[in-house]
Amino acid sequence: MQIAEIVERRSVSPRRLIEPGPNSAQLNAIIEAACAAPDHRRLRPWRFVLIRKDAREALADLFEAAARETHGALNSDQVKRAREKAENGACLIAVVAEIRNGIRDVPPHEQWVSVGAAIQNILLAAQSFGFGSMLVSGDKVSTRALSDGLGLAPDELLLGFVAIGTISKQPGPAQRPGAKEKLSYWPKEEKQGVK
Ligand SMILES: Cc1cc2nc3c(=O)[nH]c(=O)nc-3n(C[C@H](O)[C@H](O)[C@H](O)COP(=O)(O)O)c2cc1C
Repeated sequence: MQIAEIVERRSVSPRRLIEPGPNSAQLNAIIEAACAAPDHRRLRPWRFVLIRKDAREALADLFEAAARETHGALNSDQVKRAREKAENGACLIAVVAEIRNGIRDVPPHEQWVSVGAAIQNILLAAQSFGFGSMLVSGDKVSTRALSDGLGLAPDELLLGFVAIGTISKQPGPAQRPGAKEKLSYWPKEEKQGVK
């Protein structure tokens, strides 16, 4: 992978990630890339759940239940919007984190960094196969409806979903900070004459 591909990578809305998605060999390679994330003390604080293609209706039921749990009674438009998100993305992978307290040398924030790095590896691996992808979450991910429905253990958290598929409409270029804004030097100025 060339650095320009990393810099120019764009997230693509799951609505625009159509079939075909990754085949099973590509999917395995993508998950192996995720498992190559930096991971202090090999805690493996992440796992991934592929939503089967024939389970999208069942996922829509969970999304609807999650919306009811968060917002109470829903009108028909809200039901439609909650459910249709389950249809998007040729391939949909739930990202599950298990963040443990009290691990020597590995506070929770380090474990979250590992989860994030695993996700970035997924996005880049998907891109290397020519697919688009996007990480999405929303308030539904912290509902009981979704964590129970997807079979998470009590100490696991649903971080979100990575959608992967063939890009039906290319996004424009990204507005991103450059090195000038995000890179500084310490000490700020080189002292003249000091070696
Ligand atoms: C943890 C996490 C959750 C996110 N959830 C959403 C989401 O639910 N909806 C959304 O539009 N973008 C979400 N994003 C942002 C997109 O994944 C993406 O990073 C953003 O649109 C920037 O696009 P780019 O990757 O092309 O720079 C999330 C990002 C992170 C890190």
